[in-house]
Amino acid sequence: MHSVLSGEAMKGLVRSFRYAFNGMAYALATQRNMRVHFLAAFVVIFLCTVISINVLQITTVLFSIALVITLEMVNTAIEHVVDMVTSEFHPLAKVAKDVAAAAVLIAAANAVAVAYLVFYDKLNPIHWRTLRTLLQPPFIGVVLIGVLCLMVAVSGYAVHLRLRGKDVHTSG
Ligand SMILES: Nc1ncnc2c1ncn2[C@@H]1O[C@H](COP(=O)(O)OP(=O)(O)OP(=O)(O)O)[C@@H](O)[C@H]1O
Repeated sequence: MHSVLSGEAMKGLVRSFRYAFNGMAYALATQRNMRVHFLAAFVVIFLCTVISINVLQITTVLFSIALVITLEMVNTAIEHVVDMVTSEFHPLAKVAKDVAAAAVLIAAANAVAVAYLVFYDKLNPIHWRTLRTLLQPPFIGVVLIGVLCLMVAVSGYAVHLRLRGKDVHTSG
């Protein structure tokens, strides 16, 4: 227990969060599809804060968004590893990239289906959420606004990476 809370362990933890944050911003700065997913996710999470849907529906939406974004990151990582191993045409390189892209496509199709099923009867007419439901337990407002703030922070750092332009291999 003591070693878990030691200064060195804390520094290591902070360092690994920083690397993960860099990875998110890098994927956003370099991958057009990632920017599309991020923008769509931002709009949908914002909708969850203003439209009256229940906690289970919000959980499903957040899970679907996380699945798309994490798979897009894994896809980016696989593309980079393949490109590092070979710049030649190789059938296995094609399989690796195509299968990774297919994983993202399935997650994105699932997210569209989830968004449709959750929102289809809430938009016409719009079922607005009351401020009270955002602020009472389980504090939906805090969770959603926290996620939106994280997304803004990652986007800000991605813009910084693009402006700096160093070590950024854009694609898509
Ligand atoms: N080294 C390779 N050998 C064989 N096929 C490849 C190779 N590199 C890419 N491909 C094929 O070209 C497709 C596009 O690859 P590329 O690396 O350009 O991805 P991308 O268009 O940047 O992907 P994304 O849309 O995710 O950014 C792959 O899905 C694969 O079918």
